[in-house]
Amino acid sequence: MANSSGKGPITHVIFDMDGLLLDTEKYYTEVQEIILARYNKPFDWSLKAKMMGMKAIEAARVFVEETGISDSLTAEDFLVEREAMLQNLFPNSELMPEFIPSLFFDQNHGCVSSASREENCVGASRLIKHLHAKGIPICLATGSHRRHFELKTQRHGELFSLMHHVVLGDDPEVKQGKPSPDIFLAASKRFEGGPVDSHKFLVFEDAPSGVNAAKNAGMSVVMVPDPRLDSSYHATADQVLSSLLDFNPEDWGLPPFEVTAS
Ligand SMILES: O=P(O)(O)OC[C@H](O)CO
Ligand SMILES: [Mg+2]
Repeated sequence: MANSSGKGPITHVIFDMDGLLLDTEKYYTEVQEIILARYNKPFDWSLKAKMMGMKAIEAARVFVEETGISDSLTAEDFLVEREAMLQNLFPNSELMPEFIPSLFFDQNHGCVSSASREENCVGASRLIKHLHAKGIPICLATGSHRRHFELKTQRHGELFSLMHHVVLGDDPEVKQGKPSPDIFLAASKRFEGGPVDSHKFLVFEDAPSGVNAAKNAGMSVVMVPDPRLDSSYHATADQVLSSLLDFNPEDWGLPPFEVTAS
């Protein structure tokens, strides 16, 4: 039975990773700005919106073609150049902060507040731990390939170990990256008991390509977009939140958070 808002019933949850659980999109932005500066071109959010969430080679083709540099730099060479820089950055990956970046910038586009990083990054861990504790099957579906996944999650093993399974961008069953539904359909087949109907899934995504992939798979999707993303990309999502802290499981027929005494 659907809940009062008409959404659900949801029995399974799929999480995106980059830009949703981990604050890693800033690393892609940083290295792409460096590469484009060589051609005296800026890297802006209209291009970022088209690339984020995609498999590496698919995003690379968008990058060299949209910027008009494909005669000078092939998608393959772009990836080689980008890789060297990303390898140094990914081991620093942290959980997403809850503060809105546009309001709390520091010079590296990070967040500034008096609270510690750990105090600011509870949205993802609270939700994952809650769903796991309540026995809701959860998994990860990320366009990242295995080598990057390992680097990004090496400091977050305990949290990611709560996922029933992980589907990566270089998984053989993921023929095409987001916005193709491949990755979410592959994820839906790997829970205990075999394939689960798409309409029972709730997907959490930050990227337009990921939101479209979830809808193309027939799933419900909550979008938690970066505030710099044009709001025209919000329309496809079933729900748009500024932070995972704002998610109310009961909106989707999922078990409520425990009320803690203050
Ligand atoms: O957002 P994800 O986790 O699917 O990752 C996709 C790329 O690796 C980064 O945009
Ligand atoms: Mg993402």
